Amino acid sequence: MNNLFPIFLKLENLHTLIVGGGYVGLEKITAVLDNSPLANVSLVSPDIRQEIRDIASANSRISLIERKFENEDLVAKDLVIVATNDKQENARIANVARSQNILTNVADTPAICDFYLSSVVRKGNLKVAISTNGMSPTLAKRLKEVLGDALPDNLETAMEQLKAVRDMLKGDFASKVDELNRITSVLTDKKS
Ligand SMILES: C[C@@]1(CC(=O)O)c2cc3[nH]c(cc4nc(cc5[nH]c(cc(n2)[C@H]1CCC(=O)O)[C@@](C)(CC(=O)O)[C@@H]5CCC(=O)O)C(CC(=O)O)=C4CCC(=O)O)c(CCC(=O)O)c3CC(=O)O
Ligand SMILES: NC(=O)C1=CN([C@@H]2O[C@H](COP(=O)(O)OP(=O)(O)OC[C@H]3O[C@@H](n4cnc5c(N)ncnc54)[C@H](O)[C@@H]3O)[C@@H](O)[C@H]2O)C=CC1
Repeated sequence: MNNLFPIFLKLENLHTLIVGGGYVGLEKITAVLDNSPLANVSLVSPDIRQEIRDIASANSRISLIERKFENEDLVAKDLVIVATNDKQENARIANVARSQNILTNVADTPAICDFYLSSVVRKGNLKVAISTNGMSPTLAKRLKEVLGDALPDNLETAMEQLKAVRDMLKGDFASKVDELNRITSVLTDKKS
């Protein structure tokens, strides 16, 4: 049973802190920016991989802090992703963040995460997020590839046309819902 509640965050309206500038720090900042290129991100770490430096030098919304984590790094942060190679320090940082009601992801300890990153299928405006409840991130990655291949490329056109219809429809909420359900019923009607 997967009890996670999926939401889609506007990271450009939030400030994310990443702790740790190694491989996993790089993976996480890449995941953040691939999805939300305008995200505001601070990354704190005594050693920072060159790939992260390159990302930061091309993006004024990314700031790098070259030292170990300090509590003051949490000031005005909304989300924290903790990814140092020190499991105990990761748990300690997560505790401090939680005591300040900041949502926290701890890369090496799913049990103390408030949220997980997901595997993401993207087709234009369509985005499908996949979670295996932490059971197998690799399966999530593979399913992303399967779904990405299975979804037709012309979905973007369909979405644009449906948005145009949606903007055009007059009447009360219920009649708009009826009309949009009628137009899209072809997508789910069983073929006889
Ligand atoms: C719980 C979670 C917390 C979180 O990180 O948010 C978590 C935890 C852990 N991951 C570990 C390992 C790997 N993670 C990946 C990849 C991804 N991991 C992602 C998410 C999540 N990983 C969250 C659950 C998501 C869900 O619910 O399904 C993805 C989907 C999203 C992203 O990270 O952006 C991204 C795929 C993106 C894509 O390409 O689509 C690979 C494969 C690879 O890189 O090819 C490996 C190596 C193979 C393996 O071990 O499976 C380890 C062990 C570390 C160790 O052993 O040292 C832990 C810790 C543990 O499980 O204890
Ligand atoms: N969730 C996921 O997708 C995955 C999680 N992991 C876990 O993530 C952890 C990190 O792995 P890697 O990035 O490969 O390690 P790494 O050794 O490449 O990087 C660790 C980074 O943390 C920094 N660091 C250490 N102490 C710090 C502190 N007090 N404050 C700030 N930064 C600090 C180091 O300077 C270094 O840059 C490991 O524990 C690993 O088990 C590993 C693979 C995937």
